[in-house]
Amino acid sequence: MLNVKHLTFSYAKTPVLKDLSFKVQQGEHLAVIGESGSGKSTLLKVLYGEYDVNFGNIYWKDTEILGPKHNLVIGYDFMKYVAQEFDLMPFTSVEENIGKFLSNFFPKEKKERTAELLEVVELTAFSKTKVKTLSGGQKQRVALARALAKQPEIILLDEPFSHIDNFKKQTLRRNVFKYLKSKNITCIVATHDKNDILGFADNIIVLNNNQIEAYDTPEALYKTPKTPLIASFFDEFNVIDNQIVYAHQLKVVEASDLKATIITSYFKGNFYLVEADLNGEKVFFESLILLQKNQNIYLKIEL
Ligand SMILES: Nc1ncnc2c1ncn2[C@@H]1O[C@H](COP(=O)(O)OP(=O)(O)OP(=O)(O)O)[C@@H](O)[C@H]1O
Repeated sequence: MLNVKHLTFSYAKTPVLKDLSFKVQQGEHLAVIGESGSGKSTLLKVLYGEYDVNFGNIYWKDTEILGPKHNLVIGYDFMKYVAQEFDLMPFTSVEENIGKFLSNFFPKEKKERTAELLEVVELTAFSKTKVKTLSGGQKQRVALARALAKQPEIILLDEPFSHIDNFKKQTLRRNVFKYLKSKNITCIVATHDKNDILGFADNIIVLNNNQIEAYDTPEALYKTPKTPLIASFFDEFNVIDNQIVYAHQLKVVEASDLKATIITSYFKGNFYLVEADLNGEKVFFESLILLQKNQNIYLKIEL
């Protein structure tokens, strides 16, 4: 278990992380979300031991994670960290990069392990390709595979699929998260993408104003978002009568007290996201049919 107690950290005078406490169980998938600059990457780096904390402690089981003041070499064998900027060996092949930390004394095992990981990140066809000739997304996949090579107990992933195109993203995400669960590897993922979370994460930490604004399951946070910040992470939403109402919870009905005028519609695949004027305020709702500009409609909240 990872146990973070009263963690406070600052680069300069003002803290970026203020008094954070949380636990992550073995095999758990924890997502960290928050606006840009809220400290997600910083938290992962501090958990990895890249910086010394100002106050508080971090334990993985019985080992205290300590920063550079205490360790000549940053990091621990049981923990891997995949940063947003990946530090690969450009002039060597994909398979050599993945196998870099695997022992040459066991060539058969090394080969099998590398082949298994190439499959997880769907790069088998590129095993002999030099990393410098790969795209950003392919490099990100090599970095992921390399972090998994020595089977860490805990892995910290910073925006792990940010460079990967939409065609590959869905399957790759499923492969990687399924693999981590099957090996009981704890993972902490900093992300901007709700698709990295829904269906995968066990718990979410929301960082805001240097603190943990919320900690709960994805389902609880999605269904009852306590703040607009949390709702905005998941979907388009409105605040009507001080209540957070997702766009899909606002329905067009024959008659109601909520009379609105259509401003514009955005095609979203299996529905239109409609922007309308409700008593001088903009509201968003979903419609299966295309509604005309300036058309008057009535809306009802259905939570
Ligand atoms: N090396 C550094 N030195 C000084 N300040 C830093 C450093 N790295 C980050 N910061 C500051 O710390 C704060 C948190 O940054 P961090 O990168 O952790 O946020 P983030 O939530 O990961 O953002 P993003 O979603 O944009 O990646 C920001 O105000 C940033 O400017």
